Amino acid sequence: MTVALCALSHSPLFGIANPGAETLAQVNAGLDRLRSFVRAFDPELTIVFGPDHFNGVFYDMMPAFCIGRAATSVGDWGTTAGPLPVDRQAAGCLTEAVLRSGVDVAQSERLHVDHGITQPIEFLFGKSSTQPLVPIFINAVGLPLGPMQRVRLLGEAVGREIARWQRRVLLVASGGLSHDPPVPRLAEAPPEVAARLIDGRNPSSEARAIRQQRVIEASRAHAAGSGNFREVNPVFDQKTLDLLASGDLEQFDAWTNAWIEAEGGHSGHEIRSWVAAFSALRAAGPYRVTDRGYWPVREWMTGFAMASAQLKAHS
Ligand SMILES: O=C(O)/C=C/c1cccc(O)c1O
Ligand SMILES: [Fe+2]
Repeated sequence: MTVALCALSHSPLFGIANPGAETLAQVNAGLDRLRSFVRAFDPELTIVFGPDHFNGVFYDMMPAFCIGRAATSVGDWGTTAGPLPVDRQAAGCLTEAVLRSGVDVAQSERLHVDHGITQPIEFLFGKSSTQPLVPIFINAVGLPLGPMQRVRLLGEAVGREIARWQRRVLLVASGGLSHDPPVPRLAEAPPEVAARLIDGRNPSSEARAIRQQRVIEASRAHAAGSGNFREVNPVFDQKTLDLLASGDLEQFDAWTNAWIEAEGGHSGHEIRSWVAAFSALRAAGPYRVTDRGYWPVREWMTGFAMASAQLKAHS
């Protein structure tokens, strides 16, 4: 067994909104380093922990966590649409292991995933990769959410299982750190938006384009200093990255959802993907963070971070 980890933020505004030449060059250099790290590790399987944004998973059946035994990309924001190369057998073993551990993970035979899962795959492996995957949906926008401890326990169960395998497994975490983009919330949604949050699968291309245009306009307003969106919070983001690097992941158990939202914005809950992936790595052995980058990017409406980590035993 050997396990490694890459964690990175996603933003659909990447490639659409310009964060300035210097930031873009630094982020691209960071992504190049992550790709080199992945090439050197040469994974036989990649497990991606990521959220959805009411493009693939809806309130008609909103699980806290769901492992895909088969998955399809909805193709939002220019990502490649269609079936993903899921390792069905590995996904099934992981579901059983997580359930045995006492965490009630759901399993899907057709998990619909959006840029929350597909953007990091495309960043790391290219647009039509055949890299065997297991996608693990971590609910971060469909309130209410359970306590952070459950996220850590989910990750630990995954990590204990893969530590038994004779395979090189790459763990990928996908999520912004602090951010508050215009992802709708059921409690405040007018009826037509609420209907879409409950069962909005397969929108027309026009409906998807209208929704995406709203996000682009919001990002323009935010970058120009208008609009009513929360600022990125670099203090929260560095605290998150420091704690992940320390390995003292139990500390996240005390982070309440109300506090995360107050400090990290409504989409700050996407740090759940990072906590799950780092918990999985730690369950496979003590680790060290080998690379780390962070940029608060208003144009992408997120604190954009990336990190790689490996087991100390394999350093
Ligand atoms: O509108 C969406 O589907 C999501 C937008 C978004 C914007 C910025 C950062 C993120 O993590 C997002 O998901
Ligand atoms: Fe997101």
